[in-house]
Amino acid sequence: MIIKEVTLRHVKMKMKAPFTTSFGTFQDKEFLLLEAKDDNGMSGWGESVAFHSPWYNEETLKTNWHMLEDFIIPSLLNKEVEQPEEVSEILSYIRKNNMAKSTIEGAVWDLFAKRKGITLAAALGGEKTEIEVGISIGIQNTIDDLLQLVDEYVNDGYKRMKIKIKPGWDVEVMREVRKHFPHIPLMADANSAYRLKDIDRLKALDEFDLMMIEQPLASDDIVDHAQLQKKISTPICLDESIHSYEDARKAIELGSCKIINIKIGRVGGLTESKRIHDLCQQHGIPVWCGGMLESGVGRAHNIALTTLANFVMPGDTAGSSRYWEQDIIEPEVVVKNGMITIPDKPGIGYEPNREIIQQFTAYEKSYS
Ligand SMILES: O=C(O)CCC(=O)C1=CC=C[C@@H](O)[C@@H]1C(=O)O
Ligand SMILES: [Mg+2]
Repeated sequence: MIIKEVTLRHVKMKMKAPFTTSFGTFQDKEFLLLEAKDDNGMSGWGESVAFHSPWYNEETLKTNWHMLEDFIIPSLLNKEVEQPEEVSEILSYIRKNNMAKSTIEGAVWDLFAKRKGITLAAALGGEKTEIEVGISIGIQNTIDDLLQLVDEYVNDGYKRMKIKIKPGWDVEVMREVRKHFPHIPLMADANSAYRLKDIDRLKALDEFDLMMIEQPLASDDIVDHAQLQKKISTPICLDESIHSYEDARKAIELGSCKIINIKIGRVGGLTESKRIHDLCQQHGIPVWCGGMLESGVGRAHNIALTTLANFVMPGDTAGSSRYWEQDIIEPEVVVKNGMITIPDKPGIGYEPNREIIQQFTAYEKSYS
């Protein structure tokens, strides 16, 4: 397979509702969409999950554009690539910049599967024909607003509720949610809003039988998380702390977590995601697929990855209509009773809608 042309698009989409985490709130989503065309004119698609500002990690939309334009695309254009796994190797000379690397690696995986006439799920070795999905609920203005949203999503059939927490919006909030919804699968995501000194607050969450608490401490830590896990019964799930297979190996060895949230962009692509999945499977560590408020292209990659056997917990892969007035793929991602049926078309299985993409594209550039 040879990539003859790459088109990078800076896409702007308006979210249906603002999304607030312990870092802040955002309403609009700007992201990079990458289309890689092969020598037959067939296209593979990838999406960068880097945000406009470096609050989630050190990457941004602009750093991604720079890395893709000046290093990553030139490393892959007109180069024979037999297997998509080779992309990580070819790009291994570049330090970090995982989201930038993942953007084109995902497109190569999509192109590879399309050329073989198989689904991306099959290319990755996934066997599920449908996946369970959960939903992530941002920090709300009032507890009543939150309870209303939880009620709505429980009625939609979502298999797990993820509630964002931070100091001052945590114990009391989870107590109210548990009081109104005593049996729903419930978890908290702290996005590194706590420190070891907050141990008492975090221990108080043990009362609510949570599935996990996601990333309570610093985004580059696995040592304090190991200390914390010894002191609380709620399983710790790591998100921001896990950037690679090696990070996962060390976190498992130290006992820093009992669950890992795999995000394709955060770890540098689908190949690394598979490696982490396999490592966790060997160590009895369940994984699930996190979300980064992706459009339908990135969402399609998440869905395909989640078909792997050790993705045993519902991920943050809600339907298109949860985020967008109009998504950029056809058909849109639809959730029925908390389940998504895996598309059986080759590659990502959803067709990017060029007309809509053009409407939402603020700027584009092609490289050949
Ligand atoms: O895409 C979704 O629906 C989940 C979004 C979500 O929960 C997050 C996106 C990005 C950073 C965080 O705030 C949070 C997460 O940590 O998973
Ligand atoms: Mg998280």
